[in-house]
Amino acid sequence: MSSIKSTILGFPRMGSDRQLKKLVESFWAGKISETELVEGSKKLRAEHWALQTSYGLTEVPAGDFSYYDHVLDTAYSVGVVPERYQNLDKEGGIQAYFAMARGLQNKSIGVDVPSLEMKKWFDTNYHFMVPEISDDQQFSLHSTKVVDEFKEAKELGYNARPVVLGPVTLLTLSKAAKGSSSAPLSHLSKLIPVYVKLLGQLAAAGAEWVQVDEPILALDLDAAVYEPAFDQVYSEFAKISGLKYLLTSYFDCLGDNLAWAAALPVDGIHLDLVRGASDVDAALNTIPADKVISVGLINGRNIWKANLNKQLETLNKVIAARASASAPVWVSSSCSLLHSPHSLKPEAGHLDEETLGWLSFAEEKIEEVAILAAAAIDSSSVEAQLQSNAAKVLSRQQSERITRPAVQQRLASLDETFYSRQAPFTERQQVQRSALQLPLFPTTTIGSFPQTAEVRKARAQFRKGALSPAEYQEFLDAETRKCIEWQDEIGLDVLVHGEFERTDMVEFFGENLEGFVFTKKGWVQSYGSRCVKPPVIFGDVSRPKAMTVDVARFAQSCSPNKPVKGMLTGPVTILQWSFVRDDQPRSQTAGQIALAIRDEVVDLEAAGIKVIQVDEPAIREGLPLRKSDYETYLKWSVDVFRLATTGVRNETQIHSHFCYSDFNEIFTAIKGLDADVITIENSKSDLKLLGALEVHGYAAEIGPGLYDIHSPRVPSVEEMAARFAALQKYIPAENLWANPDCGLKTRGWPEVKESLTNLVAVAKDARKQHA
Ligand code: MET
Ligand SMILES: [Zn+2]
Repeated sequence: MSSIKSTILGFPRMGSDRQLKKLVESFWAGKISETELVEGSKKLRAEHWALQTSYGLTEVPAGDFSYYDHVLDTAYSVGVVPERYQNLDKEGGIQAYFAMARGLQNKSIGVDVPSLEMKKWFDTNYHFMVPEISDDQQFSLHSTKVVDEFKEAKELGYNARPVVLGPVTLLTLSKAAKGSSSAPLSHLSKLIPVYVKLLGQLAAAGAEWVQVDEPILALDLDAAVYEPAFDQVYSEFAKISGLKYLLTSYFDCLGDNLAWAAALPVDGIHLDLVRGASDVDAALNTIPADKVISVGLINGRNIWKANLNKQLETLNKVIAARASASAPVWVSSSCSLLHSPHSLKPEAGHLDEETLGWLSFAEEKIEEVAILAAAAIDSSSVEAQLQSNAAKVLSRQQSERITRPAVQQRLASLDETFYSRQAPFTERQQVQRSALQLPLFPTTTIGSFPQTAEVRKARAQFRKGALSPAEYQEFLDAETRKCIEWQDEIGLDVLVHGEFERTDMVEFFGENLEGFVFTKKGWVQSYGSRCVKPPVIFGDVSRPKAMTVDVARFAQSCSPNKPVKGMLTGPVTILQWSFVRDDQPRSQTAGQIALAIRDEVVDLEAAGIKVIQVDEPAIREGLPLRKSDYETYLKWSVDVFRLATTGVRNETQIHSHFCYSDFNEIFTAIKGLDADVITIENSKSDLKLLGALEVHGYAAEIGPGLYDIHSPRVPSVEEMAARFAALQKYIPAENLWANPDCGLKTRGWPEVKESLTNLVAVAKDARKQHA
């Protein structure tokens, strides 16, 4: 039994106080040198290894650090550097790496290259850079980052386990470069020798175990393609003498892939037993006795304290089943702790004691892994810790702050009338037309207007107490009025208040609802140096009072002749961008949020608001990894949207907005939302949306974005007109709206003014042509 080992798959890179963010951003701004960046990062890695061993983990990962993104690191290491970045560096610099990450515009050296595309990492809110593979792709060992970090750990006295992203996952997540058509995976045979070279260097440097992450094993895979691909890779790897491989997968079960994955020539297999708990029996039956089983029992993706006694039962079950196995059992996190905030320590004094007791961030999760491992060897050695854990878990189960019977009963009592509008869309469209009197091709925006330095400054002053609530309100009112008057002046048809009172579309609602808490430093990496601080939904959600009615009423009063949209965030997006409670199904939490939003929608209508937008940008991101789970998810996510939006009269127009993704896969669900108007991100992927419209059709009103708001570039009338003309081939004129892709809060006023003026011109020209 003494052979039980304890480890985690990876640690958050940012540092306890987001030091990495500060380092890289200072480096980009030219404020620190590359040496300072390198040294600062080295210090962080040392701190993180020390932290892990201080709690007694027997093994630590190395190479889990990244300046920007681990997929980019791996692509860069094996020479997947598209030509446009290739001449940016002399020997080994990091200019090309950062150019791939975030683009590079430097007039003095005549360089202007955009970044690689960014995509969500499985169903997390972490984004990776998508590698581009060309038809004539060559691979070469371009950086030895992981070897260097392994050696660095060794010098500090750690026999670390290097982590690499596996070649099959790397190619599966890649895309064909522009102008190339071969499937990235078809280049696998050329890629393997480069990995072999890298692994050879790790072996030479003294590495014993290498962790090869192949999270695509949690997806539906075509075994006819993937089994031979994996077999080819790992048979080659097995030939390198001196190295052992831990093959990891996470975020869902291995399911059907387990049968062949278990037989691969690797030395250990990691299982995510939090999300893939269903694998356990099959895994115990199929994983050969000479392979290590690494059991991921501590959730790397949520912030709740683990129920250690329960996890210990699973662990003991695995250990018992492996009693005669020659290979040991390892205890680990379910996935990398990359998706957890760093440590709970800064929350002491910020969160109340009770809530603190329910939570566990990366540092505390390390301790949980260590306690489990110790308990498996001799539970009396950690009796006090297990008892304290059980008490906290019980306190959460029994807290009166969590369960609100009235909320639960209300949700349970709803009948089907709560899920549909009074009349079908075509009838509603008629009454809305006479109520709203909008021109053909109505113009609108998605909601937010520039969050200028002035707006941020006023908010900071208000938070510090330097501005009184009344003064701050006066400031917001003035901004809103200016914004509305300007929209009216340039000829937009459906106006918005500008969202100046919100830093974030989820935080604003979380702060106004019961059942949420906010951490002080609960940052998690979203992409590159960007971190988000998701709210924590700990209990039943309810709305103590109206949240947006005053703002909406004021905004409408600034525009006597044109409708101003009420602006809300939808239940799925609020859920998706928060840390969600794990003691009831996500669908139920979403239902509670939906009821709160529903009450708000009804109150907005009663206050005279005729158009109400409920944004659901994250609906695609919540889609499960396995197709067999799609239907259930899509059913409840559509239901909760309908619950939130169907409490109004036929003449009230419900809008929704979608961005951040390719929506084709869920287009049928989007139709099922039964919104009157949807605005949808489109300008970066014209053809995709048009393809979906062609296949599925869309009968309600729709505004595909006419320009990308992520860049300060001003779109010309001509280019938007061309796009608008193309859209008219697929969408009946009377259903088509003109709008940007998304909200404008990250933009500056000068480009917003020009862009929207052009957009209005496009709609006006189109009306003339249509007449
Ligand atoms: C990420 S979607 C953003 C929608 C929101 N109403 C805004 O305009 O900012
Ligand atoms: Zn958006």
